[in-house]
Amino acid sequence: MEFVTAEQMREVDRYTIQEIGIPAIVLMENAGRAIADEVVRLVMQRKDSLAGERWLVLIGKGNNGGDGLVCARHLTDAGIPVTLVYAVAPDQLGGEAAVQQRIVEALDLPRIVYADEAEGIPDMRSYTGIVDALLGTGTKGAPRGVYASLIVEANSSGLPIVAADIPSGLDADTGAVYDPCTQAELTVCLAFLKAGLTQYPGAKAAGEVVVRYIGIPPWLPAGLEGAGVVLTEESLESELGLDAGRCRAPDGHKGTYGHVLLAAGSLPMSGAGLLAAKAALRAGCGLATWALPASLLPHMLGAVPELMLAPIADGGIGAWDSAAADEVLRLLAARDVLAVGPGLGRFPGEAEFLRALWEGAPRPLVVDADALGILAAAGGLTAWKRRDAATILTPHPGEMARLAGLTTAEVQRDRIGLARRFATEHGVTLVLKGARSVIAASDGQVYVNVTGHPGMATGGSGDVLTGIIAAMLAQGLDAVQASAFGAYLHGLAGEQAAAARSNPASLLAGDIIEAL
Ligand SMILES: NC(=O)C1=CN([C@@H]2O[C@H](COP(=O)(O)OP(=O)(O)OC[C@H]3O[C@@H](n4cnc5c(N)ncnc54)[C@H](O)[C@@H]3O)[C@@H](O)[C@H]2O)[C@H](O)CC1
Ligand SMILES: [K+]
Repeated sequence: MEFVTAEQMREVDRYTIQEIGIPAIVLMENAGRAIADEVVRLVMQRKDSLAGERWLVLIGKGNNGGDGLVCARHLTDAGIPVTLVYAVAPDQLGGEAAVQQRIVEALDLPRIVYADEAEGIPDMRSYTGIVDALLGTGTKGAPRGVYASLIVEANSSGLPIVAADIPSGLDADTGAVYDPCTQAELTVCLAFLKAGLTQYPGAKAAGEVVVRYIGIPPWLPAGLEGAGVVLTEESLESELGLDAGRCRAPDGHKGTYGHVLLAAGSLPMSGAGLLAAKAALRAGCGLATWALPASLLPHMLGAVPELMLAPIADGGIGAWDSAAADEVLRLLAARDVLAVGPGLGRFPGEAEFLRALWEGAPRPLVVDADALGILAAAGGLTAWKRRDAATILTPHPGEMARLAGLTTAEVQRDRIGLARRFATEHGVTLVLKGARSVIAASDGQVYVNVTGHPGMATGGSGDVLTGIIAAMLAQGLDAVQASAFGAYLHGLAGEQAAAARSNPASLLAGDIIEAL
């Protein structure tokens, strides 16, 4: 499923109205009717009857308000009486919204012009639901004045709220929420999913999201640079050419499915390497070799019998040093992919070590965890030679902050935009982890992964993802396919592993591997 920014939505609207010739009033009628349909569906789901329902429809000044006016008319005709609450004086509406306003006026729908009501907002608790048609993709900054008061009152009413297009107070592009922001039960998104509904906290404010066709041809956003894609089994196939149910070729052999090399683990974090290596095998690579500091070797013998171990001279201290790079590169010559970072630790000579791999490894490279810290500390992305082989970085928000020279809060404020800019600027594939991971390709295309479970926020979960992505590369997927499909499977396995436990908080990263 594709998602668009507010700007892209305006361009699609313009094209539909001006180039194709579908009048805006038709789009608005379809939009309002779709919202009314969804309100009826919601009510019927809850109580199988419309009897006793009385809804408020909060009307803003723009076309979002126009949608609300159409919705109010269709709810009335469906048997749900409504009262309109105008945030501005009705005569301030313009364009198609004004046309709709005259229609509801002619129908004499009950109304409250809150804008000039001295005694505050109607007692919402005497109603049974609220449609939020205050602000849509034309929102500029935090809801002001009357809009803010209505949102606060609606949120505190305890009534179910159905948001038109987006919750009012949501940044449609980033998913950031202003104060206040409508907390909706259901968001009826018109024509195309808006980017901000795919990222938290917007995804939470939106509640259930349904996207409703309003007459705009579904193929329109294609070719819009920057329109993103939500990963589903269908889009993995249609957008990324992946056969999600792909089974193995009958005549495959170990070599067919590639060989992953991991440079990972150190004395205090040996398990990270083991998790990544085991995950790679579970994710389907033919062979996996774990290059680890030699003094860890005796403790890892047989831990995963299927895993090959390559001890790296470490002077008996269980840590890495710059001299290890040559040995890793020698091992890589006979392998297909290198994943570096899980449990690697920080050490003297770390920058030389990583730079040698960054500039010397002729294979796809997955850079995670401590290797990202080393990369950031060394200014590698700008100082080192740009890699021409596939390069995937898998930062969590804190690691992304260090890589981008931002605070974590700044990263989280615009995950999609930041990921897209970073990937295109540095020519890498970026997996910005966290709920609703963002996969950004070096050509600017963005994917959002919606599988996953809060129980996966546990030590080692990232190591597992690194192993999965490396295994996908080893099996011949390109960097974007491997990152997207890897994130998708990682989340799906996490969901299944969490479902199998009475308390998902007890989930361990190893459980995700078993669920793969
Ligand atoms: N053909 C179409 O364009 C369609 C549009 N659809 C709906 O229209 C909205 C977008 O409408 P637009 O008029 O561009 O903007 P809004 O209605 O979202 O609101 C803008 C309106 O509100 C005022 N305003 C903006 N920011 C604030 C703020 N922070 N505080 C207070 N007031 C604010 C401003 O004055 C503007 O007048 C889209 O979301 C759809 O719902 C339909 O889908 C049909 C096709
Ligand atoms: K809205």
